[in-house]
Amino acid sequence: MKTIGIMGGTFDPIHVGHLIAAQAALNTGRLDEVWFIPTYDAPLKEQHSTASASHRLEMVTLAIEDNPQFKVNNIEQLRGGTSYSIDTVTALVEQYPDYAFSYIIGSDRINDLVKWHRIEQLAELVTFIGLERPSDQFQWNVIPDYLRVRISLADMPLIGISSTNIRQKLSRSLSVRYEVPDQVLQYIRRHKLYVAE
Ligand SMILES: Nc1ncnc2c1ncn2[C@@H]1O[C@H](COP(=O)(O)OP(=O)(O)OP(=O)(O)O)[C@@H](O)[C@H]1O
Ligand SMILES: O=C(O)c1ccc[n+]([C@@H]2O[C@H](COP(=O)([O-])O)[C@@H](O)[C@H]2O)c1
Repeated sequence: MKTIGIMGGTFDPIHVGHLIAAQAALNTGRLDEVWFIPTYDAPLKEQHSTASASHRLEMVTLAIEDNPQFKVNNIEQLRGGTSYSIDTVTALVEQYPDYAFSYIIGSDRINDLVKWHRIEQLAELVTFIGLERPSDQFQWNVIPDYLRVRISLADMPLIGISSTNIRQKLSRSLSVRYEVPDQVLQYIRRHKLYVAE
């Protein structure tokens, strides 16, 4: 039985915070692999992504290609529509009946987990590995018991990097070197992503 950590995200663009979070989840010793699953259209995000689904998928692929424990899975982009995690997990459980799945998730998303589509059903199918972000302390008071018992925390250094901040810097022609992997930065430049109109 393999245990897979699902790292779902918009990845607009992928940055080192995502990679450090995925490695921290692996370092718990409870996962064999992390599967990065870029959304087609993320629920609960106020805005649609800036870069297209195919650019975001390509950037994730480039970012993880040198790590044999990191894989990319494009199930949500193939499905299209709103990327509800319950649909993704249900399909993965059906496709890989011998695997166990955990969902890797930052504290901003942990705090709104209760609003996720069919969350009670999702929490029966996966456990959650939570990572703290400096912008969002865990709000345990808003997390109901049935979810709290399904969440374990992984240790990672607090990384105050977000895709939003990276997009803002790029639109102001500031450097995001070291915040995104070099190969992703080259891809962003080659395709003129996130530049001001
Ligand atoms: N710096 C970080 N530390 C820990 N977890 C993170 C970090 N950045 C993102 N995550 C987590 O990775 C997952 C995917 O995040 P996402 O692709 O939305 O990135 P983001 O930086 O939050 O993007 P945006 O700024 O556009 O909202 C979420 O569970 C999120 O909480
Ligand atoms: O299923 C839901 O209702 C749901 C609500 C919010 C977020 N998610 C998933 O959580 C992951 C991170 O979301 P985001 O918006 O931070 O990129 C991504 O895979 C989303 O599809 C899922």
